[in-house]
Amino acid sequence: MSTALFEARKLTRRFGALVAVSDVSVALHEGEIHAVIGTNGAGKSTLINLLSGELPPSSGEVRLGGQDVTHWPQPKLAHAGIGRSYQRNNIFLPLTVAENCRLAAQARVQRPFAWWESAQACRTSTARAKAAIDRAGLGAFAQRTAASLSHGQKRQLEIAMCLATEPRVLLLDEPLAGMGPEESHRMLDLLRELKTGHAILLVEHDMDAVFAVADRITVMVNGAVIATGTPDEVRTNRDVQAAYLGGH
Ligand SMILES: Nc1ncnc2c1ncn2[C@@H]1O[C@H](COP(=O)(O)OP(=O)(O)OP(=O)(O)O)[C@@H](O)[C@H]1O
Repeated sequence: MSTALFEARKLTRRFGALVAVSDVSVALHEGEIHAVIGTNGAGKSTLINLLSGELPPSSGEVRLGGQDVTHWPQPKLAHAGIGRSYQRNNIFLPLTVAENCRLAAQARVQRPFAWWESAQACRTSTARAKAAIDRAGLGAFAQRTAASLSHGQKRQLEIAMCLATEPRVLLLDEPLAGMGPEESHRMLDLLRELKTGHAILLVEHDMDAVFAVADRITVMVNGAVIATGTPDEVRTNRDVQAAYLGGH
């Protein structure tokens, strides 16, 4: 297998006496969707927060392209190509799809909201925003306000905003949450399409979706990894069946 693009090595995060993430190692490869599953409170969101630089680990290492980036702050990691989406909506409802994506792109090329800084930077942001909108399948909605989008389209917009920063790694926190079957289907197609050129970490509760789309799956229980493997390996793993899947 190729060298990992982005890696957690023995990451641990404590909140007081609670060990939310315990000695977790995960390797993400370009062209792959690596899902992280686990029951509520297993530590999945904390793991994403550690990987995106929003939380410092108590111990362990994060590596990007072989470089130790463990203590880099979130903006520096974003600039280096780590993109993430959130469980909560992170979009500006009164702005259009294009404006939301341009703001996200500007966060990468210049200071956000500094519209006056440079015409060239503005053109670059606009081009990146347009490419991201098209890739996320929202081309027909670019001039619509975010408020007028359906729930599923808002989740697509969050992905587009992430893509507008031109990341190499996508950390996606429950992109299917609240979606109906048709919207989920469209999102899964989008995720499959986004594998090209990206390494994707997917935290998702919808097991059918995870097993349909993931190349590798890591299973967490109480902060620790109990199994990692292909969907077939994980499905037939006795520890996973006992602890989590209930014979899925
Ligand atoms: N900022 C914090 N301070 C204290 N405890 C926290 C904090 N963030 C998370 N925790 C605790 O860490 C544990 C892991 O939480 P986390 O949100 O990472 O789990 P999760 O697997 O993402 O859960 P869910 O599937 O419900 O989103 C939980 O017991 C949670 O209460």
